[in-house]
Amino acid sequence: MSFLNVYHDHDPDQPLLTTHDGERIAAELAAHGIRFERWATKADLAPDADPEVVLAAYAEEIERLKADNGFATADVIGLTPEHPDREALRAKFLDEHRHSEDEVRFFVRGEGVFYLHLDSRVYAVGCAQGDLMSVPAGTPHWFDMGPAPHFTAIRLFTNPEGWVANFTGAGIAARFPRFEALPTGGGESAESAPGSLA
Ligand SMILES: CSCCC(=O)/C(O)=C/O
Ligand SMILES: [Fe+2]
Ligand code: NI
Repeated sequence: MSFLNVYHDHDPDQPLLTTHDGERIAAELAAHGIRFERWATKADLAPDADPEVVLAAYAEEIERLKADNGFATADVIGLTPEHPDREALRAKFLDEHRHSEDEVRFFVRGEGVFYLHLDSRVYAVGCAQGDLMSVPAGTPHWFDMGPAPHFTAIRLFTNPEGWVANFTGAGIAARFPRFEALPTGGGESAESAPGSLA
């Protein structure tokens, strides 16, 4: 299930906001120039479909994203809980980093959490099947797929080299709740959606 937890970046214990409301998530993120949308997924796609099959199934959507946003390439990242390299792959995205290009990810199946460090706040965005999310170039962020990853995501790149990260060296990611302590991973999910955070 999609969710948003917003924290002060010095207080990882007490979220300022927790919501599962897709429109509220989209609105909070849009205020920072971040795109969050829920798209229809293809029911006839097998969970273990090859990357070429996934790209073919979403060819129309990918072409539209390329045409509208200038992306050059798309690839597919998919992990199952049995993946032999799951720990190394989880670790690859777990430290705060930036990209010099806009990042757009579409979750074909499964779940993962993006953490965006925006000014003095951390936005933990739980993405689920059908969610499309952007991370604008230069935004400090990290991603947690959890200890037993299960997701397939389409990634779009303007850089034909694909995924290039510039790590910030900050230890902030280690202080925030991991995937397994958040709603996607079975953690607490009480709704608290008071007024604007601004
Ligand atoms: C959900 S796609 C895998 C993570 C990724 O590509 C990225 O850039 C994380 O920061
Ligand atoms: Fe990233
Ligand atoms: Ni700070």
